[in-house]
Amino acid sequence: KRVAILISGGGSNMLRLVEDMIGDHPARPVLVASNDPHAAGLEKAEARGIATAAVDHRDFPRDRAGFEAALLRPLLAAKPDIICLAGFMRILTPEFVSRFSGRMLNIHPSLLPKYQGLDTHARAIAAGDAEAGATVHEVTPELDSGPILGQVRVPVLPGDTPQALAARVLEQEHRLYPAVLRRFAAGDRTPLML
Ligand SMILES: N[C@@H]1O[C@H](COP(=O)(O)O)[C@@H](O)[C@H]1O
Repeated sequence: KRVAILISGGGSNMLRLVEDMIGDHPARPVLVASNDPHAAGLEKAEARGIATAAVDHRDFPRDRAGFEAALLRPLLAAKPDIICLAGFMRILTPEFVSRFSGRMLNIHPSLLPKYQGLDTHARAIAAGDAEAGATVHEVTPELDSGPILGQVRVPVLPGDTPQALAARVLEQEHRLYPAVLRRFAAGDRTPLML
């Protein structure tokens, strides 16, 4: 299977996916693309010999369709079977999402359906939750709402700051996303609970 990965920033999840797609893994990375030409993750992908592309969303002010049409060019040229959103911070239109229906995944730093959207760790702490975590789900037109493919839980510790909790969750994201992608690429969509 051919996998394209969309990122916006450092790309630590992207790296874990790429590093896992070796040997008997049923998939291979064919493209890493970003909405920010300065995303540090692009250089990391290039250093591993993976094709990259950047389409700056700032070149398309108030023009989502224009941005997505530009992003589709390198994406379709790479002929991906699966698309992984990994720290990709642009909301995609229903038209774009439905084009890749059933084969686009996202990782979200909360135990969905709790805390869709942003600031998930601060919200979990403010609510006094004992647990937090991350979710890999299929992407559907409704934000952070598609079928869950995997989840991992971490404790919320006394005195936790959102940054400390985010770091603890990110470490587990790096285990969860590769494990889920390996199953998904092999045709297994049963949820994985780590
Ligand atoms: N969507 C969220 O953005 C962060 C990105 O991290 P990275 O993969 O770019 O390091 C991760 O916590 C991910 O869940």
